[in-house]
Amino acid sequence: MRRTMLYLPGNNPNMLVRGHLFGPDGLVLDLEDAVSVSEKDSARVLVREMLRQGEFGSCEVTVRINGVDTEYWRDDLAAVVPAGVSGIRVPKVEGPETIRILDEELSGVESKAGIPVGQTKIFCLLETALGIWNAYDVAKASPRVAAIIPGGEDLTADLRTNRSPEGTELEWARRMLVFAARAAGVDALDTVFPRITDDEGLRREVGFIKQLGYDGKSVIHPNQIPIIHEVFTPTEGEIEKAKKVVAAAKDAAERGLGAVSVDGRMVDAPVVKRAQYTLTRAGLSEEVQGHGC
Ligand SMILES: CC(=O)SCCNC(=O)CCNC(=O)[C@H](O)C(C)(C)COP(=O)(O)OP(=O)(O)OC[C@H]1O[C@@H](n2cnc3c(N)ncnc32)[C@H](O)[C@@H]1OP(=O)(O)O
Ligand SMILES: O=C([O-])CC(=O)C(=O)O
Ligand SMILES: [Mg+2]
Repeated sequence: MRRTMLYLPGNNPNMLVRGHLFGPDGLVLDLEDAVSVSEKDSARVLVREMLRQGEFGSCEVTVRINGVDTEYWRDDLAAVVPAGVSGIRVPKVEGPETIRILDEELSGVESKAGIPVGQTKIFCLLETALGIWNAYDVAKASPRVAAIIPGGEDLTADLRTNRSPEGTELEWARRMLVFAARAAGVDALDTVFPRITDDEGLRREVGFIKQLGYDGKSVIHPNQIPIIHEVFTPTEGEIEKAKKVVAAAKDAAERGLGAVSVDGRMVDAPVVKRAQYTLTRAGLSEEVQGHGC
């Protein structure tokens, strides 16, 4: 699951060491915008050493490198990939060509380090109007692409607006991105929520992006993690309903029926698919398999 991916500034040893203790699903050790130009080199060394020696629990560990239009990105890759990462988060991706360049560079670094070529995943941040426009092509540019992510802070700057509490300015980009992700078969992960003390605002935003179909969200502060997990975790009622649907579908299949009714609602293949997804989200994938679906 990728419900929460917590950013850890690459120049902050305290946060790098403690980040996983807050229980996010993933970590993003950041070498880009959380690190000033004067600290790019020292942060890269610190992040490399953390990857070599640090403890990250069960988190999926990724590193946000500097953009491919900077002088840093090749050094970033050369330092962090051999040290051990699940994936690379790439900022400000605007088209498939960037992913192809990155793919090639990654293959070189992996093969030199004795890592299976193709193992390192790519998480693409789309943070300009052009990047959002090209979302599907970016997501399809390499089998390494695991997710596409809107970068709301940079995107609103590019759109010449700002982030409102309602998120009106990001609505189209968020919808576009989730369609592109689903069409390409990759995850859709949402941008950060910048107001770190506004718990109700965060809860509203997470409810909205979950309803759009997102798999999770980028996180900047540990306090945001339990709220996001809570919204993404199915309630007892939802789980019971999903179990009933899956059981009814199994029974219907055995009796050679397509659609049946459960508690006054038609149940057919798409309803079963959604119920299975709810059970997977609840960590009950065995129930899904157990019912032979
Ligand atoms: C637009 C973008 O690109 S976003 C991605 C790049 N930005 C980042 O990575 C920023 C990540 N977040 C942060 O640096 C911080 O949360 C800030 C600067 C926003 C706020 O930091 P603070 O004012 O220190 O917050 P606060 O005082 O509430 O922190 C409480 C504790 O949580 C820790 N903490 C806060 N954020 C994080 C984090 N992202 N990861 C791990 N620990 C954190 C603090 O170190 C502090 O620990 P302490 O009690 O041992 O001192
Ligand atoms: O949402 C993110 O991942 C952070 C970011 O870079 C942005 O918003 O510009
Ligand atoms: Mg950004």
